[in-house]
Amino acid sequence: MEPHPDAPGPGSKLPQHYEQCFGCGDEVDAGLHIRSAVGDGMVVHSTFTVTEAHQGAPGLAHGGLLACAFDEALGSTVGNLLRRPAVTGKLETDFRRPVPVGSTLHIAAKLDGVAGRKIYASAEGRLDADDGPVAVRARGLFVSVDFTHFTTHGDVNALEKFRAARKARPEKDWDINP
Ligand SMILES: CCCCCCCCCCCC(=O)SCCNC(=O)CCNC(=O)[C@H](O)C(C)(C)COP(=O)(O)OP(=O)(O)OC[C@H]1O[C@@H](n2cnc3c(N)ncnc32)[C@H](O)[C@@H]1OP(=O)(O)O
Repeated sequence: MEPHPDAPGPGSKLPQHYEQCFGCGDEVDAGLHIRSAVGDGMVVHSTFTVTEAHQGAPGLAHGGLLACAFDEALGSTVGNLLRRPAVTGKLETDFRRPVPVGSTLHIAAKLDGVAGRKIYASAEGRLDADDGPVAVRARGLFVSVDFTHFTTHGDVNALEKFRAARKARPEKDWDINP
C-alpha cells in the first residue's frame, strides 16, 4: 500500500483538520489538542498531553478520552495518507497502563489495509517518549463515505465554514465540494 500521490511527505507536520474538532481543534479549550506529523510509509505520529481537563480517576486520564485520542490518530492516517473521507465504524482499545495527568502519549498509527470501503488501521501509544512503555493499543475500522454523509447528517453551515477554511490553505486539499 502506498500513500496517495498528494499525501504530505514524511516529516510534514499536519494542521488541525477542523478547528472545533475535540481531538485536534484549537477552538476547543478542554479538547485533546493532538498534534501530528507524517512518519515513514503509512505511519502518522501524534502526541497527546493529558491535562486536568481529561481526568477520569483523580490524576489519571479518562479511558474514553484516550479512545478519542486514538480515534483521531488512526483517522489521521486515513484522511492524510489516503486522502479519503471516512468515518470510524469500529474502534477497539487495550488499556495496558494508567496514563497520568501531565504525561504525553506518543502515538504511532499505521494503515494496515484497505478492502473495498473498509480501511483498517492500528496504533500504539507510549508514555512520554517514542520508545516509552506501551500504555494503550488500538485498532480501528474506518468506512469510506462521500461528502453527502456530512451534508446529510451534519451541520451544513458549519460544513461551509470548514470548506472555506480548508480552501484558504496553501496545500493541495481534497475536492470537498464535488
Ligand atoms: C486531512 C483530513 C484529516 C482527517 C482526520 C480525521 C480524524 C477524525 C477521526 C474521527 C472520526 C470519527 O470519529 S467519525 C464519527 C464516528 N462514526 C460515525 O459517526 C459513523 C456512524 N456510522 C455510519 O454512518 C455508518 O454505519 C457507516 C458509514 C460507517 C457505514 O454505513 P453504510 O455506508 O450504510 O455502509 P455499510 O454497508 O453498513 O458498511 C460498509 C462496509 O463496512 C462494514 N462495516 C461497517 N461498520 C462496521 C462495523 N462496525 N464493524 C465491522 N464492519 C463494519 C460493513 O460490513 C460493509 O462491509 P462489506 O459488506 O463492504 O464487506
